[in-house]
Amino acid sequence: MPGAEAPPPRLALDAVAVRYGGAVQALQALSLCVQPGEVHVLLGPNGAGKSTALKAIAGLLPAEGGAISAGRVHFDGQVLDGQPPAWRVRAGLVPVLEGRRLFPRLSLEDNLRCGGLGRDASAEELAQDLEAVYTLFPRLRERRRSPAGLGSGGEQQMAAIGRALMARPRLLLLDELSMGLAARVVDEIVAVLHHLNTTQGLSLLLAEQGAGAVLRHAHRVTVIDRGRAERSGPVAALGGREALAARYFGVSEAA
Ligand SMILES: Nc1ncnc2c1ncn2[C@@H]1O[C@H](COP(=O)(O)OP(=O)(O)OP(=O)(O)O)[C@@H](O)[C@H]1O
Repeated sequence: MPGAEAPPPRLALDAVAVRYGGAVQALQALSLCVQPGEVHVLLGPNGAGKSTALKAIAGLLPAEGGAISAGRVHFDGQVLDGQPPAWRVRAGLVPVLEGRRLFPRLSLEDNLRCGGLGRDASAEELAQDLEAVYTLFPRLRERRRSPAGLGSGGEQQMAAIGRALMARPRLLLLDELSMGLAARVVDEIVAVLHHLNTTQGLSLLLAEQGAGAVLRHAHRVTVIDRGRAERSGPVAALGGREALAARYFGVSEAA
């Protein structure tokens, strides 16, 4: 339509710099965009700043002794300026952090329910969403009454993602989803994320260091090195999935 404005990106980082404790400069003028419905992967070596970028987006830096010292984060056209993590989750910006961070003594189902606590949703809506999580991850249904801490690594990662889905995300942030998991389990989780992306338009921003499988359905990649975006663009423009997997993961398993 002539004159119609393009919708804002789902997420935009505009020259974001982050410091920890005033001394460690973890990010320097990092800019990147995630469009609605996009799967965007952050690659880069250990300590490059990938987790820091996700924490800056989720509002989790203060808990780690870090802070944004320059630049801005925009989500769906709004500037995120000191809003607490729970506010961001309610806006649809939901993190699944490294380590999964479940409540180990609560049942898997109670952990999933925690994800819906901040929503203004009826009991029926929450029950439907819980059912949808069990349909995506059938083994969570089987284990729903067990303490989350007793689940396998794969079950815990599925529960962490399921809990995030209970918050009805518009953008899911996933840090090192493959950590400690067998390739088969990573494949299963990647397939579920792909399904959510293609059927619901869920946007995904994944930081990954271990598994080429996350590149399988990626649209764009940003390579971070020493806190800066070294390269950013569509997967094809950066050499394609196979070449990226071989270069950053030492494998050719993205296809
Ligand atoms: N809480 C913290 N306090 C001080 N420095 C930190 C903290 N967290 C991260 N850093 C430093 O910030 C830099 C970026 O770390 P970050 O964890 O974001 O990298 P990464 O790319 O996610 O790597 P990894 O996958 O190893 O976590 C590193 O120099 C790291 O040592």
